[in-house]
Amino acid sequence: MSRKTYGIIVAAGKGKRMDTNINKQYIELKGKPILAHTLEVFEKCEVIDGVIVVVGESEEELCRVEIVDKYTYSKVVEIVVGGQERFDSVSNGIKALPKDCDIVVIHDGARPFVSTDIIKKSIETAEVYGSAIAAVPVKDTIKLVNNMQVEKTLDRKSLWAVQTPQTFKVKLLEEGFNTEFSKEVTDDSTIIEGLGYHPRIIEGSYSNIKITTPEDLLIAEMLIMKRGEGND
Ligand SMILES: Nc1ccn([C@@H]2O[C@H](COP(=O)(O)OP(=O)(O)OP(=O)(O)O)[C@@H](O)[C@H]2O)c(=O)n1
Ligand SMILES: C[C@](O)(CO)[C@H](O)COP(=O)(O)O
Repeated sequence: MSRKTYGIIVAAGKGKRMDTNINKQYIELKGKPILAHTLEVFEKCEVIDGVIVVVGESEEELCRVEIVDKYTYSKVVEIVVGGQERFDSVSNGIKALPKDCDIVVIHDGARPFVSTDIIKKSIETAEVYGSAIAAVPVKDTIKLVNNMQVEKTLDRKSLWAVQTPQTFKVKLLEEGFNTEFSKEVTDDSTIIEGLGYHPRIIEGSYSNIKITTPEDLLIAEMLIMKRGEGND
């Protein structure tokens, strides 16, 4: 059996920080929902064999009709419902992976500006090292703060801001999710770190933003215009 690479796109969050009455994944950028932009990149990426989309409670039909069918994303093999926390949603995505899966690319639905190059690089790296997470060097000075008082200034040279995609050999990912982990984790690689592994970093992109708060939408409008000009 030839081994395959699947994406898990998590889009089951509540979008509380966006503070809109529709799920932020369905807010349109250039007439198309954010989640559709994200799925389009995976659809076009030739090294992705299939995609699992993880959506909010009772949003399966909406996602199927308004996104998957409307834009004919033929790589979507399954739409599943997510859970309370992001790791619950990823876990549901893992359970839906086909048996022939070898490499899993986990990506936030709310990061529509990922490029096919970053996805490919993450897969190539995970094939060698077992894991690959996109990240960018921090641009600001970062301080450790307690009760509004600086404890110390961290050495910026070794600080990276982590993004998705986060890509893993499926066996490693399953081992991580099947082992007890802290419920405070905010990304997938922290779960793998808990097994004693040191996930491999790949260079992400400052454009690969997570659309989280209303001002991110303004940045996204600019990035989508830039993409339209062929400067992606
Ligand atoms: N229980 C959850 C929480 C998050 N996500 C997904 O994980 C990604 C990163 O989360 P974030 O952008 O922070 O989204 P929300 O959790 O929706 O935001 P908020 O914390 O403001 O509610 C998003 O694509 C989101 O839909 C998910 O699938 N299931
Ligand atoms: C996974 C992630 O995108 C890495 O930056 C991020 O941690 C998810 O964000 P959340 O708001 O903590 O769910």
